[in-house]
Amino acid sequence: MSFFAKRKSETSETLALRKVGETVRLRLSGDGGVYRIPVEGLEIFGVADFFSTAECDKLMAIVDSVARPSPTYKGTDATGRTSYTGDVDPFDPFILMLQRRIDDLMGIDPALGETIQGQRYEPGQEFRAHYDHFLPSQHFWDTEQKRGGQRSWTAMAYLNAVEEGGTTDFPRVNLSIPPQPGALLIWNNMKPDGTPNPDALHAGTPVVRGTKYVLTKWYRARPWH
Ligand SMILES: O=C(O)CCC(=O)C(=O)O
Ligand SMILES: [Fe+2]
Repeated sequence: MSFFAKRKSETSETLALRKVGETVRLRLSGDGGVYRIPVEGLEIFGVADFFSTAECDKLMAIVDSVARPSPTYKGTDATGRTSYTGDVDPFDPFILMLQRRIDDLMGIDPALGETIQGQRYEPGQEFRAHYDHFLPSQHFWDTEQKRGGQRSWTAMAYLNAVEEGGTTDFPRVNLSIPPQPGALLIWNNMKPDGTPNPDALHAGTPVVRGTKYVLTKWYRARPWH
C-alpha cells in the first residue's frame, strides 16, 4: 500500500469517527432519560434502570454460561484484564432485543456494533487502566483495521451491585463510578474531531467483596465483522 493510500484511509476513518460521534451525541443530548456526566474532556453519559431487575438476572445467568478467563491480547497488556469474559450468543432473541434497545437509544447503525461481551469479576479481579480504542503501535492494529477499524463509542451495563470495590474509574478526568444494577454507561473513546481521546483511559477497579457482572458493547468506525 502506498503512503497516500494509507493516509487516505486514515482520513476517511477519522471522518467516520467524527460523524458517529456527532450522531450519538445529538441523540443522547436530546433524550430526557439520559444524563450527561459533567466532566471536562470526555463525553460520557449515564442511563439509570436501562435494564430491569428481571433482565439483569437473566443476563447474569447468561454471562455465567459463557464466561471464561479473559483472552485479552497477550504480550501487549500482560496484566490487563483478570475477569471472566465471554461473547454472548448474538443470535439469542433476548440478546438481540437488548442490543436493539442500546442501538436505538444511541441512534447508531447496528452494523457498527460488535457482539456484546459479558464480564464477571470475582474478588481481586480487575481490568487495569486501558483504552477501548486501538493504537497503531499495537500488533493487532492491522487485523482490526480489516474488521471495522477503530472503536468509537462504548456502552457498558452494570447488572448488579458490588459490596465493595469494582468501580469504573476514568483517572484522567477524576471520575469514579460505582456499579448500579441496570444502569448503562456510554462514552466516546474519540474526541469530537474523530481522533483518539487520551482522557478515555479507564479501569474496572478490583472487586473487594462480592461479584461484579457487566456487559460491554463496542462500536466501530465501519461495519464490524
Ligand atoms: O468493568 C468495568 O468497570 C470496565 C470494563 C471495561 O472497561 C471494558 O470491558 O472495556
Ligand atoms: Fe474498557
